[in-house]
Amino acid sequence: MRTSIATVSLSGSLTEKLTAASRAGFDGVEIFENDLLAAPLTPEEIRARCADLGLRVDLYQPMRDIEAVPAEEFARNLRRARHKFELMRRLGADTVLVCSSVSPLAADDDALAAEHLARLAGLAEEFGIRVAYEALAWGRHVDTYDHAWRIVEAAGHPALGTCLDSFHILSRGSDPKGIEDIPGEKIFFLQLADAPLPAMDVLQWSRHHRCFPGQGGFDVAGLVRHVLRTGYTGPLSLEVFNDVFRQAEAGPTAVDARRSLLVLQEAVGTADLPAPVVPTGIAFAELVTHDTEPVSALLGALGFARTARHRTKPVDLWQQGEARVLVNTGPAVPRGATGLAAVGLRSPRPSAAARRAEALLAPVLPRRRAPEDAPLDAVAAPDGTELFFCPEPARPAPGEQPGGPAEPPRPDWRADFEPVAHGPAATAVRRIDHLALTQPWHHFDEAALFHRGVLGLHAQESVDVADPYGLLRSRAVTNSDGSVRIALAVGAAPGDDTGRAQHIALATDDVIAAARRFRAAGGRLLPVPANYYDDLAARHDLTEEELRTYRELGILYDRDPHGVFRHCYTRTVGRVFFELVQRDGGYRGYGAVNAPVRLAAQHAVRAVTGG
Ligand SMILES: O=C(O)c1ccc(O)c(O)c1
Ligand SMILES: [Mg+2]
Repeated sequence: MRTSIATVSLSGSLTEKLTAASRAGFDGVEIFENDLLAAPLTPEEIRARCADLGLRVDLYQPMRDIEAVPAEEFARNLRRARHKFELMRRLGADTVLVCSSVSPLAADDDALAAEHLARLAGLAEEFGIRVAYEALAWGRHVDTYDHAWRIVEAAGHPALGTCLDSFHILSRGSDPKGIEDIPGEKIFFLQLADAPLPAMDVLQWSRHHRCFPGQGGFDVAGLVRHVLRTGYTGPLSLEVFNDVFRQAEAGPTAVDARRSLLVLQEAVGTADLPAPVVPTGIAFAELVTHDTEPVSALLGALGFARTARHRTKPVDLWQQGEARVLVNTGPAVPRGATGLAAVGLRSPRPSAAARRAEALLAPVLPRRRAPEDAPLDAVAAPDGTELFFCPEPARPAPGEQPGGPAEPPRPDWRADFEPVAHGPAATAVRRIDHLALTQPWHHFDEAALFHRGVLGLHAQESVDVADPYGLLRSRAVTNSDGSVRIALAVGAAPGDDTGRAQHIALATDDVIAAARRFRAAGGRLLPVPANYYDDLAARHDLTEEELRTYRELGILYDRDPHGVFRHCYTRTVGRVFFELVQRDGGYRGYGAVNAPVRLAAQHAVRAVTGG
């Protein structure tokens, strides 16, 4: 199906918006009147620009407060419409959107509305233009799609049809099944947007919080299935009013938008993408740093041993149990900028995983970072983190891996590393429990959609966590057995520093022993205020002994219906810190209740040490 995007969904000048839509592979655009009014280009120049970019002008919009108004007002509206139709002819647009009236002058009179819309359509027809009537969720008298359709049907004019907008339909809680009663050729346009639940005032909700399908809580794919059953052949067009997208760079937003539509089209069966290959574990996490000493000291105190060095590059492999951390001192990172740059994901079919990522517009990275390296498929996540698909011997994971051809065996990435003499690693840490990756503030929804759509991970509900100087949002994406857990986080605003920290959480069977071991080896744990433990004593039935131990080590505690979670934190180096976590009895969360205390403690340490 053809795809389209409303210029209101992207930031920048009209030219920037058109360029971004074209580069991301859209077939057409809805041009918003304000974008045209503000553009220095003539309508003919805009038309030519669209043609050069391979974009059709699918819709011009909006016209407002047209129907069911007093006669003299309607006469003025027709004069205004004639102007717009002339403009549309110059622009090469053949469909205009008319929103249901919000004017206090409008009468609650369907017959009058139908008569006015038929007369408008009659005028439009002279210009070869079609009128698509859309019910705004806050329309004065017409606020549901079925009401708008009844009026269009009553008007009975061939140049008049309806425009369906998933936001207005789903925000009102209307049943989209009724869409199937509309003949497909009378659906002149389809606008798609998702939005977070729960509802707020519907106008504010629509104008500021729409998002691309798959990023909110609506069943947009379900709605599209109903529309497709009508025989609708027009484009799937994204119309997303969103404060963040208005500020973010248009290029990446347009790519995010296209990816959202591709995932939606796959769900409704109109796009054929390579099936997801869900990762089965975390092979490694890679830090880049120039502060080798503090990083080595931290890893050493945590019980990791430096077991191997890359044959040709300044990259060390540190290992303990199944937890592997690469420390890369190669790239030109500024001092103090220690960060998590790459993640190795174990994949039963790495090439297929990379093909899906590529089909979903993820930048594919060169397979070899150097000629002598083992070839590894890798793509970049929206935040720039490099994701490597590391081959693993195929093992059946029922229900998770859609069957696909086995791929020829590949050398293990570890073959690039030469063992070095080392003492024994500790046995406290078993594996990486989760990674917390902070996203640039305007890419949070995109990141969740990326991990879900590209990697086939499940996205959990997002949680808001209070920080002393802002708010942190966090959303976990996981595979079904929890062997891959990534917590995506974002600060509330651009430049929010707490939102920039990243961490590696290490799974242990005994967090108390692991914390003691770390301290005995010279490591410093994040101190937690006494008030926290007074509160913990009040909330949970813990022994004095337990509480004393937690207090001494800075161990935080949580419980869910499945089990118990105990965790503590190291100090931060650059942007990165480590967490030691013990999950008992199938606890599923990440200790979000404790995050405000942890964030405050990190602020306090930073205020004292400056780092
Ligand atoms: O918020 C609005 O006014 C508005 C305008 C045009 C649309 O297509 C729409 O869905 C909303
Ligand atoms: Mg709309």
